[in-house]
Amino acid sequence: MAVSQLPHRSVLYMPGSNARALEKARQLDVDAVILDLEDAVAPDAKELAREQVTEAVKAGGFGYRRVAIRVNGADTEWGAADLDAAISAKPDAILLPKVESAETVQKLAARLDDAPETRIWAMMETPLAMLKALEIAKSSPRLEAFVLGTNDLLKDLHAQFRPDRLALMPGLGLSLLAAKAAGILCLDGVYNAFKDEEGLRIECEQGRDLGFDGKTLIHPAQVSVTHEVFSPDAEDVAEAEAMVQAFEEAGGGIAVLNGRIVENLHVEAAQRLLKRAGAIAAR
Ligand SMILES: CC(C)(COP(=O)(O)OP(=O)(O)OC[C@H]1O[C@@H](n2cnc3c(N)ncnc32)[C@H](O)[C@@H]1OP(=O)(O)O)[C@@H](O)C(=O)NCCC(=O)NCCSC(=O)C[C@H](O)C(=O)O
Ligand SMILES: [Mg+2]
Repeated sequence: MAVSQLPHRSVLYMPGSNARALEKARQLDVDAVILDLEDAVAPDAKELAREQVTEAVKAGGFGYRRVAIRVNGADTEWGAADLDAAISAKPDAILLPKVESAETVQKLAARLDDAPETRIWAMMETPLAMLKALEIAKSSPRLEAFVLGTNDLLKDLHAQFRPDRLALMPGLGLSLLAAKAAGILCLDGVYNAFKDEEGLRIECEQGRDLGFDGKTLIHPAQVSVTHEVFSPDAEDVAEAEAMVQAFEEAGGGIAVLNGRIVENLHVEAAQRLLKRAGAIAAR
């Protein structure tokens, strides 16, 4: 099953218990939404959230936005009913929390025969998950994305948040390497201080430069900065076009553009950027 070519720059969590937020999901300028049944929902609201989310996904109307449902873990009292409800709703993706083995993904994949379009996303948020990242990334053709859970990872590492995300780097790196090796998407974790635009920008830029495909968000106010950072700008597009052209004019050998060599690998990256810019424009 091919990974979606649609942009995944902004992926906004919404508490499934918040009817107002679910309604807004159909209007906000986001690439994807995660309708959450797990950590954003209090225990006494779990059933309400499950009902509201299932109903919302079945009703549709999300337009170009991709829709994922995050279920509670199989080891919780809500996990089994969440999964039944999510499978019946047929969202674009079901997001499994705290995945630590290929088997967890494969078990869900085996239940998706009646939902051929539904993909699996895996939360990568524990030390063990990081150490098993490649096994998980290659677990199933249904797996489309890793979603980093940096809050849980920091908690399990007994580490402190720092703006440079030092403690998270080994885990981010392992997840990215595995995702790229398996050809799946890799979405960065959330930035908790949702009123701190500058801090968010710095973290988005770091994530983009590391190779993430986009960022998960917790508040609509985080969307525009994220789009700015994760969208190629006009200068990037012009440079990529010039590289492709210089390479073609050089007859497929090594070209030189603005004092720098351009080889086929640079052209491949330039073509990927142009494709991404095209997908964003088409959205
Ligand atoms: C953080 C919030 C609790 C703040 O909510 P609130 O105080 O209501 O914010 P505002 O008053 O500024 O809201 C303005 C309007 O925007 C809507 N809104 C707010 N947040 C969302 C949202 N996430 N999606 C859609 N719409 C949203 C409000 O309804 C207002 O609308 P209007 O009435 O029209 O003015 C809140 O933002 C929130 O709950 N955010 C989500 C938190 C969450 O999902 N957490 C769990 C995911 S993070 C995680 O678990 C990652 C991972 O597992 C890990 O381990 O790291
Ligand atoms: Mg988490």
